[in-house]
Formats: sequence, structure tokens, C-alpha cells
Amino acid sequence: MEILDPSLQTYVETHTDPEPEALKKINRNTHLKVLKPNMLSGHYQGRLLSMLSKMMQPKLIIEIGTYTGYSAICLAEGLVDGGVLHTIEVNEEMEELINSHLKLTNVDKKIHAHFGPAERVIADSNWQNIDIVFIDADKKNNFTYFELLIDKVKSGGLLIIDNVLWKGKVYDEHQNDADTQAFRKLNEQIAVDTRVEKLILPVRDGLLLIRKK
Ligand SMILES: C[S@@+](CC[C@H](N)C(=O)[O-])C[C@H]1O[C@@H](n2cnc3c(N)ncnc32)[C@H](O)[C@@H]1O
Repeated sequence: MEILDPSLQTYVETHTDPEPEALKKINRNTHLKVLKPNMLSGHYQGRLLSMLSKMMQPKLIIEIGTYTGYSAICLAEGLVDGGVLHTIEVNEEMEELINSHLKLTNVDKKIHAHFGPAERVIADSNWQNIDIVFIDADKKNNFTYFELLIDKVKSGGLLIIDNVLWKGKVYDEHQNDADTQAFRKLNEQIAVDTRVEKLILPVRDGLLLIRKK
């Protein structure tokens, strides 16, 4: 999943704030109990999400793809008093584990977990003036989620899409599997979208930062 050189990754992690204790436990528990634990944002990306959120001082955050709650907790660290993070997870079997992880933190009361397919949960919501969106679920629907939410994001709001460098495959012309092609198309669609400013960060598997004008 890491595209950075491992020694560079180690260096930046050791000179970044340490992973908070509760998140360390959640990280470890995810590796013990859940399949594909490398889906979790992890220490370095988690601290970046937390810092971006603190800089934005959000009232309303929407996350698509809760998994075990790690990135939701990182993003919720930046919520202002009275702020809320809504996170959506399609797999209802994760509910107990997510709740047990949220309880380890002091942001649990600010996080509302929804279970079901994101498209349906978004359609049933009345979210408006969203400050931050984090899209990290079924990769083929990234652009659908972007289009469903862009009009609900306030001017100056931030959308973040994970995995956009797709293990480095998007810039390797020999790689042409369906997921790689989907990420290339997404990056191209966002690159020419005049409603937004965009920047790809080569962090972990690639984070696309999109600021609504
Ligand atoms: C990469 S993991 C999310 C990791 C998490 N954001 C983190 O950084 O710790 C993707 C999650 O999206 C969920 N997911 C997949 N399709 C979905 C859908 N249509 N609606 C909501 N969640 C979905 C998966 O079940 C999985 O738990």
C-alpha cells in the first residue's frame, strides 16, 4: 500500500506526532480481528487527516467507508464544539466492533455511524454546508460519491479521496486492470473540473485533496 520509499516512510513517521494510545489499540485490534487490516488509514495518514481537520475547524464531516472507525476518529479530532461526523459503512457486521472502538476515544459522542450502501444513506440524508468529505469505500464509485456530494459541500470545503495512486499503477503504462483504469479516469475527471482546486499528495496510497471554489 505504501508508495513512499520505506526508509523515507519510517523517517517521516518518527518525526510526526505519535499515534494516540486509543488509535494504537484500534490499529492493533483491527490487525487481530478483521480481514485486510491494511485498509485502515494508519498512523501517518491518520495524523494528516487529523491535522487537516483541525485546520478546517469543521462543523460537519461526512465519511464514506468506516471500516473499523480509525479515520473517522482522526477526522473527528478537528470538529468544533457541537460539530458532527457522519460515517457510512455498508457492512453491518462491523457495527459492534466500530462502537467498541469509538468508546475508547473522547470523540465518540460526535460520531454518528450509518449502516447501508453509501448512495442510499446519502440520498436519505439532508446534509448541507458540509465542511469535509472523506471518500474511502468501494473504489469504482468514487466519482459517483463526488458528484452526489459536491453540491452539498460549502464553498471552501474540502473533499479527500483515498488510494488515487493505486499502488503506483496509475502512472505505470503497463498496468491496465479495471481498478487502475477507474482511478486514472477519476483523476482525469477531477483534474479538468473547474468547480474545484485539486492536489494529489503522494502519501501512503495517494490522497486527492479537492477544495470547492
Ligand atoms: C478502505 S476501508 C475504509 C477504511 C477507513 N476509512 C480507514 O481509513 O480506517 C473501505 C470500507 O468501505 C466499506 N464499503 C464498501 N462499499 C461501500 C458502500 N457502497 N457504502 C458504504 N461503505 C462501503 C467497506 O465495507 C470497508 O469497510
